[in-house]
Amino acid sequence: MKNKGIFAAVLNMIFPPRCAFCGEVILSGEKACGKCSKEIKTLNLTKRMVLPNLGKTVFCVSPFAYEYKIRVSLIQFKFYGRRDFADVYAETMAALVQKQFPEISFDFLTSVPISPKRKQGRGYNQSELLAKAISKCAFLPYNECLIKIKENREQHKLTEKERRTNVLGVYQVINKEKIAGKKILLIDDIVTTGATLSECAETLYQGGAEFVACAAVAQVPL
Ligand SMILES: O=P(O)(O)OC[C@H]1O[C@@H](O)[C@H](O)[C@@H]1O
Repeated sequence: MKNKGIFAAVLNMIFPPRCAFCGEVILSGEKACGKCSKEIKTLNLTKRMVLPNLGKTVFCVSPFAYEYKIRVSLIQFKFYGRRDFADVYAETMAALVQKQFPEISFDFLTSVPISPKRKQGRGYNQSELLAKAISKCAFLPYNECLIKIKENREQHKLTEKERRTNVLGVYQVINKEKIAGKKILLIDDIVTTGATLSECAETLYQGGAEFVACAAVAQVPL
């Protein structure tokens, strides 16, 4: 136990905790530096999506716009191994979900899946990390419900029109019994056109979910 504490202190000296938004050294336990905490305002962005086949409306809430420091931070989180940033975003997201969906008692959270090949390359699914971090803050269970059954192109490299067709039919429910009649909170890192979340939400509804709402760290202003 004592050794564990010493090890943590040494590690802290070699790799001091840094602000997730600007890289400044911060105190252990802090999530962002004073400057970024003041500068980065929590927004209340809502994206309304209409599911192409079912015609149902699904909402996605996000505390940030995908710009400036948030964009830099999310790139680090998604492509450069900063798995720890999930905890930085989670609290704010959990609070926003509670504020925006106060009447919904979600049964569990799930996340947008990535393909096994992409997960192997990156080492993790950033949306799964986020959902698991939010699950701890919101005291809600996490369930893996969807898998990706096709290796499609990366959404962020496509035009708005291409994004819509790129995701069609790429997701599948793992176990319909698990989601039947459930109220599910679906998590992703970024929402741009909403094509990814719409396709996942529609797959969940078609698999028997009763209600689906979404949350993403940031929305790309289109
Ligand atoms: O499908 P839209 O909303 O256009 O794009 C957002 C998706 O594109 C990916 O890079 C993000 O990780 C997210 O899954």
